Amino acid sequence: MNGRQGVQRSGAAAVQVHHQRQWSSENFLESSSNGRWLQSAGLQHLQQSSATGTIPPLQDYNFYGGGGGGQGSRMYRNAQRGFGGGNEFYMEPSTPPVSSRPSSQRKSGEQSPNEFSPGLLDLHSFDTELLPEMPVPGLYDGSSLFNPVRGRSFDDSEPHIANNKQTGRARGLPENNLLKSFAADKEKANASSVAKIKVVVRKRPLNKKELAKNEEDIIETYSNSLTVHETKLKVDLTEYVEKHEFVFDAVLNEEVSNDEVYRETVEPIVPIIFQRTKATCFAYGQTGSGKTYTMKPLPLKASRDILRLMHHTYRSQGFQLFVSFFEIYGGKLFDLLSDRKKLCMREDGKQQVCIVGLQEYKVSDVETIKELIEKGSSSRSTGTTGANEESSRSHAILQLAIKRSADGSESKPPRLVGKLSFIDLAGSERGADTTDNDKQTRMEGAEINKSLLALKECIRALDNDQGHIPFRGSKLTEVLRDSFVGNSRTVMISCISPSSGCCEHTLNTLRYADRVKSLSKGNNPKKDILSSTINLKESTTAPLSSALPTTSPYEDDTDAWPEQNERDDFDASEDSYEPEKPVWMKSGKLEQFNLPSAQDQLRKPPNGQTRWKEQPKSGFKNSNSDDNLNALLQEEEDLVNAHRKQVEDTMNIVKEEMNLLVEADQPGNQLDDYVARLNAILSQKAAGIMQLQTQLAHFQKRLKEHNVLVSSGY
Ligand SMILES: Nc1ncnc2c1ncn2[C@@H]1O[C@H](COP(=O)(O)OP(=O)(O)OP(=O)(O)O)[C@@H](O)[C@H]1O
Repeated sequence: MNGRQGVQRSGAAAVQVHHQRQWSSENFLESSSNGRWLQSAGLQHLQQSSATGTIPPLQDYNFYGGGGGGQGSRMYRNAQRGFGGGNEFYMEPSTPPVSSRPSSQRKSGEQSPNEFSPGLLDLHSFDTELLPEMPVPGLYDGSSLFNPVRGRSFDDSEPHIANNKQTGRARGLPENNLLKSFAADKEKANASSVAKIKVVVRKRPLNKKELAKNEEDIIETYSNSLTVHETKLKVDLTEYVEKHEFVFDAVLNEEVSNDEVYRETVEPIVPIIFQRTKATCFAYGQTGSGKTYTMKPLPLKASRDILRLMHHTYRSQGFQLFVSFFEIYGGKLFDLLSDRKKLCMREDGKQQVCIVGLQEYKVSDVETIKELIEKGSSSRSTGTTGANEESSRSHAILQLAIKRSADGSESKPPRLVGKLSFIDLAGSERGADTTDNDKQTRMEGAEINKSLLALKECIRALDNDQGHIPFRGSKLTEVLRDSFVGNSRTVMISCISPSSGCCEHTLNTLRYADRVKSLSKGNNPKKDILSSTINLKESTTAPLSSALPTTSPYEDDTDAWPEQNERDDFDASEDSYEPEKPVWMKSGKLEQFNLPSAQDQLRKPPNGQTRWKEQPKSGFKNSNSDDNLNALLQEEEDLVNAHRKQVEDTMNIVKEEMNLLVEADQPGNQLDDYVARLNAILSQKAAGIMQLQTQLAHFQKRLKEHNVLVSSGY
């Protein structure tokens, strides 16, 4: 979408919201109890009641159905799980969890529960600080790497898609980047060849439910780009297709296996974990888009490679591998390897985040890791939502930490050398799931929404070179802090559904991914300016029949990863995690592209009510600030929608409860309980609405900085 469209869309949203507020004012039910909570929430204007209390028809905000939800999807998912689709190692007969086996059955290298690393009971015992640099002889043992003792490939049972019309981009990859990486530089892992931020998109195949509904595959993929064909209706109700093009570091189509996903995403960063690097791989996307399917196999594959390096290349050098697994659920942390024990997050004097009480398991074989992952995954919070039968309701974080004592011996306590974190985020649209009717699910949705918004805010702050990065905005961003600052690497896998029914969510995911991608622009300005131009290129339209993808030509992987030009030497003083400026900010290379700012394109409208950008006079124009403004407007629109949903939810609850009250209002019945319950629910909703209003006010302030006025209703 181009800048102008973005602004106009937001404008429409703002107008709609204004209308919604009027409606709310006119229809909210009046009672002494709701008056109190409305006042406490600063929503006195909603107190005016209608005589009837009739709720007008609500707009269907979740029009697209969330993809993959419902009965058909459930059957498909169960069928998939039945033959091991995507959950490879879950299909094997599992040995009892480590902790439940007697010590005699444990393998060497495993610790008994009381031998486990104590976690962070003592803040200072937790080694978030990297071990100062010390020589690690690069004992490259070519023979061991080229004849690796490969464990069973857990991807063996992965279903392959019959349709062979496209060949996945990753198919052209060498057998093992790990080998390549070491072959290229036998002295040490080649950290500088790995991009600081890599954004990969993975498209899943159409599922049975989507096929049954004759939904079309609207995503056309090429080597590192894709086109979304969005069907729209003109005013005369004729259909046309709007194309949205995006370019990323890699685009993996529905034929790409989990093995290939691993080779494209995580494998290149494994060796640099031994070079005092913290790396994070996270999956982002709507419910049912394949995040868990994609993320589940990665830690095991990575630990297999890490152990191989430890046992061969870095043999006898005292490296140890630790595994921890926890989830962020409802803003709280739970240890998935320790009976969901509640954990606390603390910041030490150096602003390093410590997770107090997190159990870390020292591991030395793949089987044990597999059991731990299995154990942790089974403890995850999942449940049913309107959009997905088996939805992950939490952000799950699995960490592989490599440690070593200062002198390389096992006598001294080991300290952190590097860390690889895998984050399976909850569905990105959870906050918009209008069919979630129980309180618990709604609260989960609000929390997830908050953390994903906070993540966006952090990414934007980094992007804008802001001094303050709002990591504290959510537990998720506090945990992810490591990913974006210092000597870090980040791989984002954006999972998308190909279905026409998920178009809106897919576009949201791709826009989000595009924002993250812009963080890596400094690596190759030429390429990325081109990319963002393509991404924001004015959408083209064509008749529906001519625009839907047929077969996609396979293109060779000619696009190398962006060149890394940051320093790769580690500064020992850099352990306080002061946000490091992304590389392109330092280089200033982008400055040569003198593009018009958003302000240049704004003008004051005659009525002064709402100001929107004027369309560029000729040709396509693009700028970073234009891009920022659009993102900001998009964000505001998201918030406005979330706010509107909260108000609607509240109205529905009030309506339901009032009906109950009317039914219960019989002689002899005690109504106090009903009133108390209603009050409790309404107070909670009011708090949520207030929070959204605060966020919205913040966005409006920022929008005003861009000289954009928002509609007076908000
Ligand atoms: N690339 C793929 N190939 C085959 N099946 C897939 C693929 N991606 C996802 N699936 C299937 O689609 C279904 C939904 O995937 P998954 O559970 O990973 O979604 P999710 O994004 O994690 O959802 P949620 O956010 O609700 O947890 C599963 O049955 C999974 O097996």
